[in-house]
Amino acid sequence: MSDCLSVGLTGGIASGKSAVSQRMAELGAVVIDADLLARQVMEPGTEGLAEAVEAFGEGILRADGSLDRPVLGRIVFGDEAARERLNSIVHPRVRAASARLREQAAPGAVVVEDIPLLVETGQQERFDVVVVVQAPEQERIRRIVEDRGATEQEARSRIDAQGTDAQREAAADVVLDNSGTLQQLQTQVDELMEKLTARAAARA
Ligand SMILES: CC(C)(COP(=O)(O)OP(=O)(O)OC[C@H]1O[C@@H](n2cnc3c(N)ncnc32)[C@H](O)[C@@H]1O)[C@@H](O)C(=O)NCCC(=O)NCCS
Ligand SMILES: Nc1ncnc2c1ncn2[C@@H]1O[C@H](COP(=O)(O)OP(=O)(O)OP(=O)(O)O)[C@@H](O)[C@H]1O
Repeated sequence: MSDCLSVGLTGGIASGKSAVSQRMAELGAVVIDADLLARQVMEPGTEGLAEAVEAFGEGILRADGSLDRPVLGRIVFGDEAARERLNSIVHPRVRAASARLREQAAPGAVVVEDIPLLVETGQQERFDVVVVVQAPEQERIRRIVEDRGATEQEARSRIDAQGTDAQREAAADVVLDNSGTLQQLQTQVDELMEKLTARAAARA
């Protein structure tokens, strides 16, 4: 791993992290997606799901035994103690899964970890470069409501469960501005990846 370039990517909910990581992957980066891992460690039959049922009850399961995500979301967003309990079940498992993926990366690779709560969980020090995507809060709320069918209240409770733009910016080496078009975002990512790829190649 010491011969990869380790990049942490974060940003508030619906800021555009996935758009950035997708473009980085197209340009050759190895992308590790914490949201995806957080789903995998809660699949039916996992210890993670069993612990969550112990903590929150059978009511978080659908009839087929899988996690009812909207139900658990309604429990944890708006109740800090419940959220911390869920985080303590999910986060250690996500970190272990992500460490296994990192070890598989080839020397000289740009390895990007997309972690919504990177700053909140104090992980900035373990990356060579921390990239933060910023977008106006009003625009993020609009995306959550329009694209994901959430209410404005649900969108706000998720935003309130996260750190602020200022906290993320303080931890950032690079800030990507996603207040414009996706094309404008992509242009910034392309410029950044050119630099990151050169830095990573020097380590191979
Ligand atoms: C509560 C759950 C089941 C709701 O699932 P749902 O499908 O509605 O949301 P999804 O997982 O796609 O998350 C969407 C976004 O919500 C935000 N979010 C998710 N979990 C959290 C959390 N614990 N604290 C703050 N924000 C969060 C992130 O920005 C994330 O990208 C799910 O979010 C979950 O298991 N969360 C705990 C794990 C976690 O912290 N994941 C995010 C980082 S690894
Ligand atoms: N500049 C933009 N213009 C228009 N739509 C955008 C822009 N950036 C992102 N989007 C759209 O907004 C939504 C959220 O973006 P994306 O999924 O990349 O955010 P995210 O930070 O990964 O979200 P989450 O925290 O929920 O994982 C997506 O539907 C995406 O296509």
